[in-house]
Amino acid sequence: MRDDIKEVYFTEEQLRDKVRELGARITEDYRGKNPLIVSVLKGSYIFMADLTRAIDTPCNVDFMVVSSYGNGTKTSGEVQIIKDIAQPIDGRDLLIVEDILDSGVTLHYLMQILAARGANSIRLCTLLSKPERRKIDVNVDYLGFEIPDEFVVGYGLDYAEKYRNLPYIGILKPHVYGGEGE
Ligand SMILES: O=P(O)(O)OC[C@H]1O[C@H](OP(=O)(O)OP(=O)(O)O)[C@H](O)[C@@H]1O
Ligand code: HPA
Ligand SMILES: [Mg+2]
Repeated sequence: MRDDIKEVYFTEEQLRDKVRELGARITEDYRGKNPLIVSVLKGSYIFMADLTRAIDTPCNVDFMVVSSYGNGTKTSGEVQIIKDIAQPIDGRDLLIVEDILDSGVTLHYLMQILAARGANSIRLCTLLSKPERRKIDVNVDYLGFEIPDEFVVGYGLDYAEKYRNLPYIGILKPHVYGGEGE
């Protein structure tokens, strides 16, 4: 798998430090609020597991499965909810956890749906953001890293359902996408 990686953007150590920093901020902001932390699967599964262990205040967790990319590198523009959260959220303080904010289509759609269910507050924590690619504005409360317009994999992020298990984040060599050379 390592042979398919052109460049490592964030090492395991860099990811660990960032997760600790975000966890400390979230701990301070949500003390005494018992937030419901909602992970948007599948991409956020590793980030969610690490982030929640870096949060040192009582909280609940839940999961949604959403997909808009299918097997490609471009959003289909259609967001499919494959699994919804399993509890009412009215009056709750929600923290949405995402791996990446790209065009903004997925999160814009998701935040609208959740806001309509009467949560007391909704904030967003995303590990990565690609500002150059934004089609719809989405407000980020907790951001790990801004990255350029490159398709990244690893630490939960996939290309055609592969590479999620890489412990670091990087970009693929062009031949992996069926391109020429390398
Ligand atoms: O801002 P956007 O352009 O909408 O892109 C971001 C979304 O796309 C990816 O999910 P994907 O549809 O690939 O599902 P996955 O998490 O199962 O990989 C990623 O995990 C985000 O949820
Ligand atoms: O760069 C990316 N990598 C993996 N999945 C994604 N979904 C949106 N952008 C990306
Ligand atoms: Mg994906």
